[in-house]
Amino acid sequence: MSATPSIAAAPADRAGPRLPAASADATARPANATEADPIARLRRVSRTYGTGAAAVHALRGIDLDLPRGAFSVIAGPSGSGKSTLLQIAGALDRPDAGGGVEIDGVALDALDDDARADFRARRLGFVFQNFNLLPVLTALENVEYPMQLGAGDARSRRERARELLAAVGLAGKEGRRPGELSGGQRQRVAIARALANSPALVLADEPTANLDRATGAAIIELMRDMQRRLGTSFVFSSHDAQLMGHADVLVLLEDGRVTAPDPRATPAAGARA
Ligand SMILES: Nc1ncnc2c1ncn2[C@@H]1O[C@H](COP(=O)(O)OP(=O)(O)OP(=O)(O)O)[C@@H](O)[C@H]1O
Repeated sequence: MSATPSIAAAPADRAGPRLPAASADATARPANATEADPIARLRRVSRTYGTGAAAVHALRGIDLDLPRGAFSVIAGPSGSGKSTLLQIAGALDRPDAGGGVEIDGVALDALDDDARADFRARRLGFVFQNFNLLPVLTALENVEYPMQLGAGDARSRRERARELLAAVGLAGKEGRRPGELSGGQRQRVAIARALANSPALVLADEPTANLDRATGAAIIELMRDMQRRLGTSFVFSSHDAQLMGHADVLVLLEDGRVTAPDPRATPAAGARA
């Protein structure tokens, strides 16, 4: 991945999403998808809440490619459509008719509800602003939990959960429940959990919104570090300028549309080291 930030608006490709190649597992990367393909490809994605006079056009025909292995930030003012976009990219919501989303080459609209749930669980990692940890489980158990779907045995799952907790700076705190951890520590557990199944893409919706500035900065550094170490593709929504400074790719949203190019992507603004 180039260190130079770039706006991620896709070329005006009107061909629509490609169909995935036949695969035994509908949620696996199709055989014809390559490492060079974007991790996320959105075409003509609109989302309208409500109808008639009450209709809210949260997204208005988004065409977007997010590169593989990048730290991408979706930025924009409140109400610009950031969460809606992440929900659609995360198979938690569907675009209006006519729009399509591919994640790691898998066309989400081709999946039924069960397959979408399977895709979310196996191929995606989520970090939420409210952490969404299971309060009765320890930090270790929270990280182990999503791995139950995988092939590994209980011992290897436990070992991986320990390694992930150590990697996010929580060695020695494996036995604590979320209520016994600070907000920043909870978000570290959530990051470890999001990475547990080696996802194709981690989606984080305002991951620092409930943290003080210093803790938020540390969490961003951690996510950036994990993204670099693991090469996992990350995408965040944020209106936090601190996060934008870390972006490989910055997508600016306004009123449901991708707006003018990121000024840092132009040579005049100077490439970021
Ligand atoms: N379930 C819903 N029903 C109706 N309108 C909705 C719903 N969810 C979002 N909206 C509206 O869609 C628009 C985009 O909302 P969205 O939450 O995607 O924006 P956002 O950029 O993430 O905002 P914020 O930064 O405040 O979280 C807003 O006008 C919002 O009020």
